Amino acid sequence: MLLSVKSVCKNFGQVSAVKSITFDVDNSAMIGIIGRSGAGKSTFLRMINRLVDASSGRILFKGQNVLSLRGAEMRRWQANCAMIFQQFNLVPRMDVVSNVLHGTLNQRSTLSTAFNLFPRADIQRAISLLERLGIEEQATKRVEALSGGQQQRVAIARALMQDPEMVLADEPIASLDPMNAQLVMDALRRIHDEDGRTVICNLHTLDTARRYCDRVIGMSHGEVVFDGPPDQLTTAVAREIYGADESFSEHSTSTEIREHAEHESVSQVQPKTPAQPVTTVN
Ligand SMILES: Nc1ncnc2c1ncn2[C@@H]1O[C@H](COP(=O)(O)OP(=O)(O)OP(=O)(O)O)[C@@H](O)[C@H]1O
Repeated sequence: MLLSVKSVCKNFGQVSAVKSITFDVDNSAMIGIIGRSGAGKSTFLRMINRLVDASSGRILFKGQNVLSLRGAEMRRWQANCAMIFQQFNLVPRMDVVSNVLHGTLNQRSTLSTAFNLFPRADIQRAISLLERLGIEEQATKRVEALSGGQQQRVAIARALMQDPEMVLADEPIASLDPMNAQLVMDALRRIHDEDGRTVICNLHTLDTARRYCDRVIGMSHGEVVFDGPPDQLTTAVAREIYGADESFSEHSTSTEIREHAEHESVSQVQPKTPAQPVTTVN
């Protein structure tokens, strides 16, 4: 068993953000978690990565409960399940290669970090990751000069510098236009297909989950209300996930990607969140 989530809960005071989630992942997979805003998707992903402490439950990765890890062991786990965020969380004024190299920070001494000294092998690896993601020409530019889609691919390269077994992506395309959304989702699919990494991706929209994921987990009010392959995701199930009534149409959750829309005559709807400049740095 690769990943086993057992009765995981998270309460914020009176709010039950996640209510006893349980599921297993046998082998490497690309999994989409869908649900409306506030369903608990971010909180759940952050518990896996230990950015948020669970209130109860266990998350076993290859048999080890990652929720009980502390100190260096916890940091190793955090590198092994690298996280990608909606707002990229890059350093805007720093160049692309340096941002990617920051993916190795927890493996380096404070002194070499302070002087921005990176081993040549790491620099070469960073550049080959940028090549793989089709953004090597941007390598020396400041991150703030890049489009959102390019920035998200830099964030993916930074995550891959840690050579993680899992990649957790929290709404990775919510700030992107349809074309950039496609480039980013294609990149995530490739790192699953080609490298065998497990990708767990929070998505607002059904159509993206259907198109890219082998398995979809639907959350509503902190609970799993659907878990299965995309072809079992009927409109009735979608209504339950999105808490919608009879008037629900899949178009309302669409961030549809142009080329795909033409083939399947799904209407194009702009992403809910417009692209925003990066203002936060973690
Ligand atoms: N740090 C926090 N303190 C208090 N309540 C929180 C905190 N983080 C999340 N919540 C609450 O937990 C619930 C689940 O939020 P969460 O962000 O996990 O949902 P989500 O499905 O990821 O939604 P979104 O797509 O809008 O991020 C919401 O009711 C939210 O208000």
